[in-house]
Amino acid sequence: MPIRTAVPPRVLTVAGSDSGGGAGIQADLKTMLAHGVHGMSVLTAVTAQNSLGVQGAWELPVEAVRAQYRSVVDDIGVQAVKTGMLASAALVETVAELLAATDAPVVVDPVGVSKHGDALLAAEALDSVRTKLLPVATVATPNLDEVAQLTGVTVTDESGMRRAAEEILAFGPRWALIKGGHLTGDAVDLLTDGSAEHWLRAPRYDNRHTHGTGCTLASAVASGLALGQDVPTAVENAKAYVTGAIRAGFPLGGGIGPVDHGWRTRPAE
Ligand SMILES: Nc1ncnc2c1ncn2[C@@H]1O[C@H](COP(=O)(O)OP(=O)(O)O)[C@@H](O)[C@H]1O
Ligand SMILES: Cc1ncc(COP(=O)(O)OP(=O)(O)O)c(N)n1
Repeated sequence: MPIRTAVPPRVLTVAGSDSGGGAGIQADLKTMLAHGVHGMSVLTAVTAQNSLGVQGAWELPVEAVRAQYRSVVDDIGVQAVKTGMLASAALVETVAELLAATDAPVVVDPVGVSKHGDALLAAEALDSVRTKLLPVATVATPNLDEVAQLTGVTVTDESGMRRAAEEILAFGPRWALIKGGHLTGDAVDLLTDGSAEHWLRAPRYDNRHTHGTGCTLASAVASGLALGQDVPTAVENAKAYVTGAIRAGFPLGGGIGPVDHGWRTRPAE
C-alpha cells in the first residue's frame, strides 16, 4: 500500500485533562477525531475528575506549557487552536502571548467553573482573560456563568444574550458565541460579530449526561475552521454535532455522564 501523502488539517487544544474522559483535553481530541482532523494537545493542568465532580486539580508550570506549544507549532503546524481550562493568571497570560503570534483561528472557551460548581480558573485570572486572552480570539464561547463572571451581566432569557454578546465583543474577540445551554426551553445559542446575528436553535434533550458539552462544541468549531469553513458554517455544524452527542449521552458513573463523541459512528437504535 502506498504511503499517504495527503495530511489532514491539524487542530491544537490548549486545555486541562479530565481523568474521566468527558470534558477537557479528552473531549477535545475525541471531537477532533470525529471531525477527521489531526488533534494535538498542550496540557495546562491535570484534574482528578469523574461524573461526580472534580476531586483535585494541579496546574503545570508555565515552561511546560510553553515547551509543548513550541514542539507542536514549530514542527507540525496548526490550522486552528482551541483553548479550555487555563487555571491561573500566569497560564492565561502565557497562552495569550503565544497565540498573539499565530495566524491560525483561535477558539477561546473561557472555562471558569465545571458543571458541578468546581472552580477551574483562579478568580484573579479573570482580568487576564478579559484583557489578554479574549482579544486574540477569533470566536469566544462563554456559557452564561462565564458571561456573568466576565461581564457582570446575568442572562435569564434570549434578549439578555444579545446584551451579553455586546459585552463580550467589547473585550476584542471577532465573534461571540453565547451558549444558552443553562436556560430552559430550546437549547438556543447566539453567534454574532456585532453586525451579523445567527441564532442557533436545537431541541433541549432531557438527558442529564451532559458533561463536556462546552469543550465539545468549541473543539468542533475549531475543527470546522481548520477544514476551511467560515465561522457561521463551522458553528452551525458544531451545534449539530454537540446536539447529537448530548442526545446520545450515556450514564457513566454515579453522576453526570459524558456526551457521546462517537455518536455518528454508532448504529441507529
Ligand atoms: N440539554 C441540552 N439539550 C440540547 N442542547 C444542550 C443541552 N444542554 C446544553 N446544550 C447545548 O450544548 C452546548 C454547550 O452549552 P453549555 O452546556 O451551556 O456549555 P458549558 O458546557 O460550557 O456549560 C450549547 O450549544 C448548548 O445550547
Ligand atoms: C479539565 C476540564 N476542562 C474543562 C471542563 C469544563 O468542561 P465543559 O465542557 O464546560 O463541561 P462541564 O464541566 O460543564 O460539564 C472540565 N470539567 N474539566
